[in-house]
Amino acid sequence: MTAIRAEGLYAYYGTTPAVNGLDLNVPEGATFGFLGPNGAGKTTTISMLTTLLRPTAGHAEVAGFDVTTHAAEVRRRIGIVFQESTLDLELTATENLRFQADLCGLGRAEARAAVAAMLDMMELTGRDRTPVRHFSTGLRRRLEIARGLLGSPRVLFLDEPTTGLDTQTRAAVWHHLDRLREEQGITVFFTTHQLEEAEHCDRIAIFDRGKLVTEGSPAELKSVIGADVVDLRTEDDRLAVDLLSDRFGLTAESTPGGLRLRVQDGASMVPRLCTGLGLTVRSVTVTPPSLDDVYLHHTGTAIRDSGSGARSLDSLGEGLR
Ligand SMILES: Nc1ncnc2c1ncn2[C@@H]1O[C@H](COP(=O)(O)OP(=O)(O)OP(=O)(O)O)[C@@H](O)[C@H]1O
Repeated sequence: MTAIRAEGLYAYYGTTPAVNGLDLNVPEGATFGFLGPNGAGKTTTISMLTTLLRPTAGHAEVAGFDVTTHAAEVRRRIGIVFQESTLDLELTATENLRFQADLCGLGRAEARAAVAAMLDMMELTGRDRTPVRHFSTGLRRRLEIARGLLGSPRVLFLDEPTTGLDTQTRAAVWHHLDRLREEQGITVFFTTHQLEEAEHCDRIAIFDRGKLVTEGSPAELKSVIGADVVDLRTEDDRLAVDLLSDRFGLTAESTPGGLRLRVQDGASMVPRLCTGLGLTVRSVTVTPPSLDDVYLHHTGTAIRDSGSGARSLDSLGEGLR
């Protein structure tokens, strides 16, 4: 069954489309990464799918219900972890969760059991009576995820769940999210601009400037690129560019460390290059395609370069594109 389905979804802020005709299918039980630079429209998409923002046009269903005409049914079946913390810092972890349990309409006994289960699952039991203001950023994130799970959602939405976390804490959050999927089979839909996180996904969509650029499993997306990256340094890289073109029909680009080219089968091509170029090869490495390459292939920019830069372009307006 499909957990999330969108057809021709649009969101306009004024005359500018933040989401520009999105079609999406997320299978039930999948961990789905919605990947894109700052300002791509990821938060806007989550806002529509979680019924917080009415689509300007198009249609979306979550857990089998239309987000516009059956918003209450959708809300009963989803959990949300927002990008910015929405915890009450003066309340304890338990009190924050109890408050959410009330909002979910759980009865007293049910709420107590659900809160205890969530604290246990996110390994927060020993800190349940601590005011949240004493929590580290990582603990707060875990508590937010616990809160998102309180109503036993079928679909959990997380907007950049690990932004601002150090590597160790990020790994801990992912450990819990991976466990969630395995133990409860819920659908996890999260946005990120970190490619490393996409490796946790069953499926990834790359989203840029309001449009879906590509979608598939990490392996499928890499196989579409289908080429190994060869980094090469020779005694004369300028001459090597011409020789690669003349003798092998290959286009090489200059990099700070030498030359980079893409070939179908790096392992068999490299020995031919080394003997056929007629130049001394100082170093050569072959790297299979990465999600960075996938992103670069589809958007023309490296995702690491497109973070704050994309935001500043966006702030200049669509007319400049
Ligand atoms: N309330 C708003 N009013 C006007 N424009 C907005 C509003 N919210 C977002 N935008 C614009 O819509 C575009 C998409 O923003 P959105 O926050 O959805 O992107 P994002 O991919 O989630 O970015 P980030 O990674 O920075 O959170 C951006 O150009 C942003 O400036």
